[in-house]
Amino acid sequence: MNHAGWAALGKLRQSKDQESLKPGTIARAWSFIARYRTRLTLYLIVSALGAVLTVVSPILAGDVVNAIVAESDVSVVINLALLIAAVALLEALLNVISRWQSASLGERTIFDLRTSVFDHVQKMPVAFFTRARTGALVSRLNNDVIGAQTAIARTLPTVVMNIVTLGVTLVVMFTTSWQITLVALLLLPIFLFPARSIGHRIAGQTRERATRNAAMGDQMTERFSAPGATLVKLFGEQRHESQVFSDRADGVRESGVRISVWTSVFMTMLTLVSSLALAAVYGIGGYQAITGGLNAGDVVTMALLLTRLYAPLTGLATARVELMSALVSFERIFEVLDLQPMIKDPANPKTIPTGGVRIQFHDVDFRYPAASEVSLASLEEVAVLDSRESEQVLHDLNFTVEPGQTVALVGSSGAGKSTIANLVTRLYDVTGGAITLNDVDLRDAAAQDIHNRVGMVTQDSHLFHTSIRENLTLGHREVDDERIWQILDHARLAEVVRHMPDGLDTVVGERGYRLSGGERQRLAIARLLIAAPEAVILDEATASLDSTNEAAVQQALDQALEERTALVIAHRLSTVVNADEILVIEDGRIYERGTHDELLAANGRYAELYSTQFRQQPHARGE
Ligand SMILES: Nc1ncnc2c1ncn2[C@@H]1O[C@H](COP(=O)(O)OP(=O)(O)OP(=O)(O)O)[C@@H](O)[C@H]1O
Repeated sequence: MNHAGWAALGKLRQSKDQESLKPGTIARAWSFIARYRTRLTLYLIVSALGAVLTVVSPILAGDVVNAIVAESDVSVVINLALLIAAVALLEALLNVISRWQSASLGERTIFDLRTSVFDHVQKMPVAFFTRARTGALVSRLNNDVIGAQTAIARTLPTVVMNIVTLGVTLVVMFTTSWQITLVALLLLPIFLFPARSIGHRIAGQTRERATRNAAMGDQMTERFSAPGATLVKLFGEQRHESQVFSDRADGVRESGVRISVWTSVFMTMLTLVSSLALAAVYGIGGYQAITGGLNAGDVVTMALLLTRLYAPLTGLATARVELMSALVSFERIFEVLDLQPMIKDPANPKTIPTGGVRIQFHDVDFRYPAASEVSLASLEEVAVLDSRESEQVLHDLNFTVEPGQTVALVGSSGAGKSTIANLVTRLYDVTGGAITLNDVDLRDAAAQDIHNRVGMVTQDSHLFHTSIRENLTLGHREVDDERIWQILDHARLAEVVRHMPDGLDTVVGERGYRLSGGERQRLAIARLLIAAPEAVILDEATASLDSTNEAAVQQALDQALEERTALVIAHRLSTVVNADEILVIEDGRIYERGTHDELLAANGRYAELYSTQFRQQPHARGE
């Protein structure tokens, strides 16, 4: 029996709880399978034929014995032997066809489910990704999809095959000798009852082992990463870490032994019950044969059929539970597919008028969505999602960034600056008021249109673990190398990339080529220059750079902001000094507004921020 079989046996007791599937799950799961109706029908027919064939060879074997006993012609025995060989060949052929069909059915369903979940999750708002655990989401795409595949590729056909095998075998056995068949069936509970409890134990140990294995894996991934290993070394934790690891490994060892022992007890029991039943066949059958109620061939047929009786019986005993757990997988996938994306394109989007972009905030209020609005409890690994509304983060914001202007946002940490930036690119929707681009409400425009017109450079300048070229041409794959080099030149990066081992093909990102902070920032700016949007939202990096890097980043930024509408979360002195307007944000409100000189003269919050945050920076004007 395979792993799923054990788990199913173990779960027989819990099956009641699992029956609380959401209504409609079965019909919906069926809709995924029904699209391959023809293939499925072919598969079931082939499986059923294969099942019928399993009783043919025992019958033929009985005929051989009868022919020998009756001292028939040699040709009869030879013909029967040839027939047995032909049946074996046919069985093998059907087996291959049925495996092929089941694999392709299962893989197709996996493909359909995977791609639909992936596409759907991509449509989710950023709020969803800030909440859901990546591990839980990936597991939906992997484990649950495979669970659902099991239902289609294995459980469903096995049920059909087992029913046919069992039916045909029992009919042949009953007609051959009902007394022997009855005894064989009566022996079954001796096996089945302890098998349940053993299955339960094995499933428990298997789960235990999986948990401990996962814990070992987590510990290794975390502790063997550069920051993790450094922490362990710095705090002299090696011995403690080794102890924790060896405790977990010991648990795995113990479960391993238990699983082996219980498995062998189960197998021994199965063999024992079969042998006892076989003894009954020989005893009762032999007695009947001698007293004339049965012939020798029938005894052989019965003995051979008996070996094919128990497997489908145990298979059917566990099938319902296996099917239930597969349906639970379907249900978990549907749960993700049913999550409605909060931010959707309108049915008839308005086009943002071409030309320079004017960004306007009209009485904008905002609060982050509650967990229950954007997420699933099971993806956050909590029982119930928090449905409390979060506090209002932005209050009554009114400002305009005219085409080509730069507006700088400054303020204390947590004031709401990044939130404002996220709203302009419609990563979230405002909860009050409106944001317009050239007088078109963001909610009336298509996402693609917004992203073509407004670019964003985030502080962390995230890079995918792929080549420089692919990182640079995100969303604009058509850009050729000549243009890329030109842009790299503007972003003061051409020299750096030229010296990389594979030039534009050098793999960067998480574990790739190491880039300095300044190079990363310039790469993010170059990415924006390639996209060439008319408006830019820029979250300036706070990390200070050495003066060479700083100058290069500044030059790249000058290029990026030139003639563009820019809303900048400013951390650089030069940005605030040159901004057309500075908005001082505190507690989600515009606290002060004006140019650098006006605000300094007012000697308010900005003047305070200036003396604490900006003044120490190089190139400060001589105030
Ligand atoms: N995803 C989120 N869900 C709920 N609340 C959030 C979320 N992101 C930010 N907040 C809250 O919104 C408020 C404004 O945060 P925001 O990141 O916009 O501030 P900020 O001015 O950009 O700060 P910093 O300069 O430190 O980056 C904070 O109180 C923060 O806790």
